[in-house]
Amino acid sequence: MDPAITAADVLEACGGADNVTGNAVCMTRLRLVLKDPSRVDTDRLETLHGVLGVRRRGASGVEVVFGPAIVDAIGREFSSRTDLPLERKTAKAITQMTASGVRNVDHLHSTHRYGGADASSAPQGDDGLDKLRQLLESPGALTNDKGANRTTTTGPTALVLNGPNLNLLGVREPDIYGRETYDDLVHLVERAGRDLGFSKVACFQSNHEGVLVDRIQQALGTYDGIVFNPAAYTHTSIALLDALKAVGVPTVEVHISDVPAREAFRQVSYVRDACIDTVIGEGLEGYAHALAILKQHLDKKKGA
Ligand SMILES: O=C1C[C@@](O)(C(=O)O)C[C@@H](O)[C@@H]1O
Repeated sequence: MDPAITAADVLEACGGADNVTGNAVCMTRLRLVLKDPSRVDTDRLETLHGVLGVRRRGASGVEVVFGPAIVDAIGREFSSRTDLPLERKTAKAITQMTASGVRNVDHLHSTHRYGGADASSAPQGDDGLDKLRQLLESPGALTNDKGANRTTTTGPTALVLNGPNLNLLGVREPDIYGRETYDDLVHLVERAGRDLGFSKVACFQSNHEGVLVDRIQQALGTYDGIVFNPAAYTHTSIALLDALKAVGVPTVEVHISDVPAREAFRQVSYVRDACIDTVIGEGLEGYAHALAILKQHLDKKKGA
């Protein structure tokens, strides 16, 4: 993908340079502020090569998700085409924006709010109940093994492991975890894995602690690294900590919500001790960030 061509296409779909008043990048997204948001062609944006997703933010913001491997190059290209400085938003700044409510406004495609101790949440109305029913009735819903997705022939392999209730993403407390589903997460992970140069990324979800222990054990000799959201077991499971320590497969812990801003009982992570890093409060894109950290670690290890 040529960042110059993609940036030009994005700019055109956003109504041209005179419609853009702010240009920033975070770990995975181009964050734009627009004079007239009605001039943004969201359908076109979503089909552009390299674009993983599009979100409206507030009255005048649009975020275009690219993944960590290319977002910076796109931001620089965008900056030179709009004559606007490129701001770089850190994960901390985004967490602060989230905490101060900047995210909690008008979203066109999906309501996508993460974290916050005060977030009230429940599946909304009939639509939420229908989605919940569909998720529970879908085959493999309770042990959602999406199998291995071969991306390229070289490069390391990763297992993306998800714990209890994450199969219900999309209907589960959407004010905290957003409206994207577990399938959306699998697609995001597959794309990020491909962009980052993994040869294989497999997703697996289970509601059962012992099944997760088994998967961690099976990862030894099968996968080069693990991205792990142990969900509620984060705060309780010595068995998962022991399994990670036993196999010694490099693992990045990830949490969708801003766990430090939530209840006291969520402030402990047993698994953290066995992880090389932790990504918190970045929504589903946090998994792409975690894969990027893992890839960097594995590349360094290979070069060492
Ligand atoms: O199930 C989850 C999800 C979570 O791990 C997250 O991704 O934000 C946070 C946990 O406290 C919670 O039990």
